[in-house]
Amino acid sequence: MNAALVGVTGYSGMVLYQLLQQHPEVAAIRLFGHPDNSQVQPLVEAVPNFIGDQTLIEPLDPAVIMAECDVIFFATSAGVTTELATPFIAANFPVIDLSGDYRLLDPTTFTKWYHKPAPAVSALQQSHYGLAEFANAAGHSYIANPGCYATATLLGLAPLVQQHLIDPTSIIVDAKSGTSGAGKKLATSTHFSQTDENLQLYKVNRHQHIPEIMQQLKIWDDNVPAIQFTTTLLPIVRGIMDTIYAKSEATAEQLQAAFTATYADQPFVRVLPAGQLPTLKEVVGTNFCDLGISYNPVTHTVLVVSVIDNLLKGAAGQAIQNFNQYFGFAATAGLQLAALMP
Ligand SMILES: NC(=O)C1=CN([C@@H]2O[C@H](COP(=O)(O)OP(=O)(O)OC[C@H]3O[C@@H](n4cnc5c(N)ncnc54)[C@H](OP(=O)(O)O)[C@@H]3O)[C@@H](O)[C@H]2O)C=CC1
Ligand SMILES: CC(=O)N[C@@H](CCC(=O)OP(=O)(O)O)C(=O)O
Repeated sequence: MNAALVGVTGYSGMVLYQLLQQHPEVAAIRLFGHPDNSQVQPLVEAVPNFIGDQTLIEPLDPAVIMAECDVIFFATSAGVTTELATPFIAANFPVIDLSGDYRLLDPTTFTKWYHKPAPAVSALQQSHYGLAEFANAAGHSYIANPGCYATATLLGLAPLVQQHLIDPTSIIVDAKSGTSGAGKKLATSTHFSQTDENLQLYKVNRHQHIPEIMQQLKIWDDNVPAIQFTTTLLPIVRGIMDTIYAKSEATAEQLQAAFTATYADQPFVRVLPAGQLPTLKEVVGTNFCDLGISYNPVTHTVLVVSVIDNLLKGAAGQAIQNFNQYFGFAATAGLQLAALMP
């Protein structure tokens, strides 16, 4: 199996490259950069952390990739796959796209939330929303990997919404992320001086993951009208913690049982025992999503805490889950990772 990767110089691309290097089914990895840059560049020049790695970054050339590789991963900025993926889609060549370009099936919704033209409808119709625990990528050659916040939120809400255990009008998601979620480009809001010892809310009521989450929730229960979704930047590098609230008349035991049953056969979702809530350090460095559930009978409110590593379960790790599903490899192949300790 030969894999092509575009975007190794970005945060999720460099993590994906590390995962592909230790994947048991991957024989060779070819790295590709911008199509308009005709220069071949040594990887270590672009990303000095890869000390001793002799691999070159080549100019993107779809014909070369389709002739010499078996799959292409795009870990590229928003808008890039809309421009560059067309020849692969036309040829049904397997694409795993980490960006948001092909996640929203309705082009009008895409333009409203991303403020740019959507990919062609014919191409969108070929895309598969790869929330790995609830959709199997086998047979789908264009896989749109979910967003990081969307992954943490949907995994935290799935049992409640699918089993109608909450008031569908009452969902509130307080989502928080480390700075690597914003990618490598420096901005005033992600500058060390601004993030260190600080908390910043951003994109309030206009975050691009709101329509992506709603698209999936509506499939599970069309009675969910909207969600209140708020994002906060944390002064850490990796990790997402979602604190999710909803009104419920179920008992604590029913709620815990719903989560345990939903994820019983899922190797990457760990439902903590009743009374325990997860922390970021147990998932950072891994592909796990850890979920903790608590019920307040006084306010009739269920609290779900969902934690992931945004660059793994929220990006590169889930991309490998989709890769494994597409090619029929073991679900955990290439993903046996240990959390960073202490
Ligand atoms: N960071 C995260 O936690 C998550 C990110 N995502 C999504 O994954 C994608 C990558 O994110 P992230 O790694 O954070 O982003 P970065 O900004 O860190 O990296 C973007 C990468 O895309 C490359 N790139 C940009 N334009 C082109 C182009 N025209 N042709 C080829 N390569 C190009 C960049 O190359 P160069 O540096 O040479 O310009 C760089 O390697 C984004 O779409 C993001 O929304 C999804 C889930 C989580
Ligand atoms: C901290 C931070 O800025 N996080 C990013 C997460 C983006 C992401 O997951 O990517 P997509 O654009 O592919 O959905 C944000 O909130 O926009």
